[in-house]
Amino acid sequence: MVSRETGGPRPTTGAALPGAELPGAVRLDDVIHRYGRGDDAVTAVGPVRLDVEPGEFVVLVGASGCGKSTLLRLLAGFEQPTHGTVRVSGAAPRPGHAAGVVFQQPRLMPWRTVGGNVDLALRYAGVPKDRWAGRRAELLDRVGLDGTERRRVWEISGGQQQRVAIARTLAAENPVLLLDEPFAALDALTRERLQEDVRQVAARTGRTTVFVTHSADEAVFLGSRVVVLSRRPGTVVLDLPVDLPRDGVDAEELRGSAEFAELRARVGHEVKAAAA
Ligand SMILES: Nc1ncnc2c1ncn2[C@@H]1O[C@H](COP(=O)(O)OP(=O)(O)OP(=O)(O)O)[C@@H](O)[C@H]1O
Repeated sequence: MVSRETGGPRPTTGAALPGAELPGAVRLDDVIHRYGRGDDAVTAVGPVRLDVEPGEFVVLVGASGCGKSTLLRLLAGFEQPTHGTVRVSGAAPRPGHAAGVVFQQPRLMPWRTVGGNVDLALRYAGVPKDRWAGRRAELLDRVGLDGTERRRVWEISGGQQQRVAIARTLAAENPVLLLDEPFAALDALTRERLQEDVRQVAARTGRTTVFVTHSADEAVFLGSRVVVLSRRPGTVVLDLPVDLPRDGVDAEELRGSAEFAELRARVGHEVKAAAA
């Protein structure tokens, strides 16, 4: 048996994990987020307490509307918490600085080439122009798109467009990557390929990754830790380390293993129970 399982939320002692100020550390401390005011107010999440260590790959999974995207938006600095504190690399997150974000839709500049989209991100990241060509080639290679830089965005598939979005996000060398259901609009085969690629990119770059999904299968395949949220307002009902053997094991073998099936069933069950 290879899964190391504790189950349940992690202890909420109020003390930060050692290293919570390090680059790539993520911390949500008693966070509650409400949209609107008065009678129209909607409490989307909370209270949530979550510590993520640098380099961890955490997947937030839960039913529709439980507040997954809200948590990601708080981490990106797009929203300020109604209550509690959010820290990314030890500071309150600033949009565009704290983390790279990949959304469900690639949101590329359609009139630019693949390379042109990556260049734009390099420019925003402050990379000197004489280094763009080298960096662009490196980034496109990393997401499996070498040789496509002159192609127009509309000439490539949805899966390839999402790869460009990931390359663009990697251009900014911040240590945290946030992905909000990035493969939801893709076919099953493309999704599985991209899952494997994202897992490898995260492992190779050592970035802290927080990934949002509805899918227990995707969560267990990707995460070194799976966090299941209750229905709205989302709170942590399960915080599960996923310790599947990955080195030298190909994706198909991993998905076919009894350990994978067991964890997927456990997470699927928890998600359903939490949504009820
Ligand atoms: N800008 C907003 N104003 C008011 N309510 C909002 C806003 N954004 C989200 N909500 C509400 O907050 C709750 C949580 O939304 P959120 O998008 O975070 O959930 P989610 O788990 O990501 O959902 P899904 O999986 O369907 O994308 C929902 O009830 C949603 O309707």
